[in-house]
Amino acid sequence: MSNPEPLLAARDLTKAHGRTEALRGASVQLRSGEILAVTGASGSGKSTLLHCLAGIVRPDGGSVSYGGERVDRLPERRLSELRRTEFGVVFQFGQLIPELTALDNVALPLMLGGAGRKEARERAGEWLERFGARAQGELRPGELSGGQAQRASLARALVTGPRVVFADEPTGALDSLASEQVMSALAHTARATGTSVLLITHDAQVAAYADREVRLSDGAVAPVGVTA
Ligand SMILES: Nc1ncnc2c1ncn2[C@@H]1O[C@H](COP(=O)(O)OP(=O)(O)OP(=O)(O)O)[C@@H](O)[C@H]1O
Repeated sequence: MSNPEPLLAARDLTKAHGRTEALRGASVQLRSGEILAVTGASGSGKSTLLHCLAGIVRPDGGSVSYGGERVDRLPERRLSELRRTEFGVVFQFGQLIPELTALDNVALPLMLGGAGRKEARERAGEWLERFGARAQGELRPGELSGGQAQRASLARALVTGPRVVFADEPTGALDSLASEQVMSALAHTARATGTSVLLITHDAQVAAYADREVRLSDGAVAPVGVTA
């Protein structure tokens, strides 16, 4: 039923930050259209894994493959093109640009990709609508609630039609109602568009939106349900 070829695969990743070995042979696969939750204790290496998979950080060892390409070996120019066209990222605190309205934040990636301002703003409005934040389009990030800001961040991450969205604790700063709204919008849109999602969370209710869960423990993946 599911495509046997993973869209994105990390094999035996190692990565140290100074003397801290954040990843010690982590392997994980993300299939096309799949929502995968990565869980694990604080400091287990979840964010480092996401950064390696998204081409934000190069691993010290192991490989990251996306389609037929070795992400870990790509030259910087191709890597930034990949991040701009194929990947979208959302962090715990949306990191919207504070000086721009929500609408212009969502329009920005389209304009960076060459779209005109009018067309970009129109499409941005449609994406804010999908995430239930159209009414807040003319507000600046400082005027949005945490949930509204995260829904605008998701619209910004998805507006360019990426194949993979990386979400690092996207609901980590939200109460449970806002968290449910953000997750249901993300899961619904990902399924409607066939977008794959790699979702870091320590919240079981959030992980329940995923098709599958893997747990990191001391920088390696432990099968869920098995304790070391
Ligand atoms: N830039 C950095 N410099 C030094 N050490 C780092 C850096 N980034 C991460 N680390 C360390 O690497 C280890 C793994 O960190 P990472 O952020 O990947 O874990 P995490 O599972 O995402 O943690 P959390 O759930 O607390 O966000 C931790 O011990 C952390 O202190």
